[in-house]
Amino acid sequence: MSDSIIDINKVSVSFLQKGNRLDAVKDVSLSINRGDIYGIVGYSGAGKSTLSRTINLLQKPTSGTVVVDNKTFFDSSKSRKPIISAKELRIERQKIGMIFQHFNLLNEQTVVQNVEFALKHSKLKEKQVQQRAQKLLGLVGLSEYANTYPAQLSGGQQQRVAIARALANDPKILISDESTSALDPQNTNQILDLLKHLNLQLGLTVILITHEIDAVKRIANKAAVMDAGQIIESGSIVDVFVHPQKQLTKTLIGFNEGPKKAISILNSNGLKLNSNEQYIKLTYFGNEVSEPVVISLYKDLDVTANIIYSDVDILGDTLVGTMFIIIEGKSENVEEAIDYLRQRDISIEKLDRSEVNS
Ligand SMILES: Nc1ncnc2c1ncn2[C@@H]1O[C@H](COP(=O)(O)OP(=O)(O)OP(=O)(O)O)[C@@H](O)[C@H]1O
Repeated sequence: MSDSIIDINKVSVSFLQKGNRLDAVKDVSLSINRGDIYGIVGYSGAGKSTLSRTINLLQKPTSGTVVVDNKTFFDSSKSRKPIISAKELRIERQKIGMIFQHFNLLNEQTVVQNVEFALKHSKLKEKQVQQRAQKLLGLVGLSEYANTYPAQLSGGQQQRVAIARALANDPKILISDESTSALDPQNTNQILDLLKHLNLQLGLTVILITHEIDAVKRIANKAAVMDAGQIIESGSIVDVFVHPQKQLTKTLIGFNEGPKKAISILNSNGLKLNSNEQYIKLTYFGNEVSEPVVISLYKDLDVTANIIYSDVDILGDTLVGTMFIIIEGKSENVEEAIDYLRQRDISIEKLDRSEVNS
């Protein structure tokens, strides 16, 4: 059995819009491992929702293959229809829960009835359905709201009901399509933390479709960036957020905000760089605080180091620090200082003097 739970290979989806062909998803290949929280990010219209809907064949691909939990759902080289029967697909779809920006709750039904509704076609007896619904409400922290109505709950609480309902049939995968986009920051974080908790507690694989970068940073371990129907970049969140390759990714994650702040601090202080000064960006990981390392540059290496701007980001469980500094000294000492930093697993990027002096 492979480690991956979702294998999408060369999937394309085309629509006809007013007589014109629109390629919403273009030749996308994506592999998601069991237990991943996989963020799929991109601007509106990039194709994120369409791609996610191919996973349970709510959207049939125009071409490509879709394999979920080692079962081939779709393979355009064999048929233009799903490979598995309609009955099998219905069963397999229960392994894939979905939540959306809109909670889609039944407003005339109580919270617990909303969850029970998802178990209507299960083989459980009435008593078991009630017990399961109560258990699910406990899992999402809503036990005491079982007999209230959706309208009496906050947006965050309503999304919890939707999550409990999505988990009713014990899915292995949960697709969250912009599930926090309508929520305030506090409720957003609570829902994200709940998804992370469910991921850890149940081993649930979560696909987090969002345009909210902070959501991905908070809980995902991997991310893919979509643009115009294609995945332009993917990898661990550290890869994508610390070493973005594509300009769109850099814009999306605000990668150039740090350098811009550093330059504006330098400019507002009227600082120019001399030839004996090197402007560098340090990136360090983990809880190691890089300030003592910078201090040792003074003590041991006969250079001075001025910290212009520093920032700390948390990517999942990884702390990532960035620091913009100017090292001043004889050129051989500056180079020695840079080597010294590199040996300490600090990533170093020499920045162009002209950026400051322009
Ligand atoms: N059923 C459909 N028929 C025709 N065009 C569609 C259909 N579904 C999506 N599209 C088009 O496909 C493109 C991608 O849409 P999609 O919803 O997948 O993007 P998205 O990245 O999820 O953006 P958003 O967050 O705005 O939904 C858009 O241009 C959209 O108009």
